[in-house]
Amino acid sequence: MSVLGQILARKVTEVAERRRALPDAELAARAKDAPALRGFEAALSPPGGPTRIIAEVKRASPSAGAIDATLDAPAQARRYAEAGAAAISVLTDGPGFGGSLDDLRAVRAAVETPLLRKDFVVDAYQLLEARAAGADAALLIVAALSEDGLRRLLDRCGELGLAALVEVHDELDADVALRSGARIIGVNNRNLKTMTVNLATSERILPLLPEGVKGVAESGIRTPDDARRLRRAGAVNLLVGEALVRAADPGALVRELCG
Ligand SMILES: O=C(O)c1ccccc1NCC(=O)[C@H](O)[C@H](O)COP(=O)(O)O
Repeated sequence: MSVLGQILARKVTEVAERRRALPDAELAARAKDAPALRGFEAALSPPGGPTRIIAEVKRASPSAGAIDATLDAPAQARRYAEAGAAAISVLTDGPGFGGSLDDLRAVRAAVETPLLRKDFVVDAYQLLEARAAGADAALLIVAALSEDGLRRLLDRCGELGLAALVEVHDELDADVALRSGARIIGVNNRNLKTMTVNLATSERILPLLPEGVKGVAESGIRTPDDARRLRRAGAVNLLVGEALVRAADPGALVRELCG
């Protein structure tokens, strides 16, 4: 089974366990009491706008293994926010990425910046969790969902006020995302079958997005040269994880990536 297939199978089990411990109605009551939403979509650059960074809190990954197992999520988020990151992505998957919903809650309390819950959403329950923990947006991965499933989750995001970053890996995914009404599309440069990254994926797909849709280049962006290369292909929003966590001065790298 592919890495993504294994993660998705685990997610189904994990969600069932959490639902037993906290049923939907109780979680929904918590989500209703969640603090005010911050504008994730508005924080991103429109086509042709200035470069904006979605900076990620990432302790580990299937491709890299441990990046920084002891990373202090709120302290890292503060570094990003102070450097002017437009939004912060918090990985909440435990086994693969060393993250948790507690990280999301801690980051929410530490910064005013809009937050993305970065996880593998297979069930609307995870959207309620995201809202209750203080996220302003959730990641939806086309390759992880049926087209109907994607539409249902997009609708649920709308009901909860969450923005949806819809992740695509190729032109077919992008068609599905657009047909489903995605307003923010992330092009992931990481091939989830081989785990290799290729910035040419963003260069190829971002220019195909229509004007009203905000595009994001995701993964494998390490240096200001990478940012400049993507910029030439029209990428204005860059989601960056590992390079920022490994950077001696993450704030300086956020600023340099903005050019
Ligand atoms: O990062 C991985 O190894 C990975 C493996 C399988 C599924 C998803 C994975 N990453 C999630 C992400 O989308 C990245 O964390 C994000 O785009 C930042 O990427 P990077 O800047 O290369 O850390």
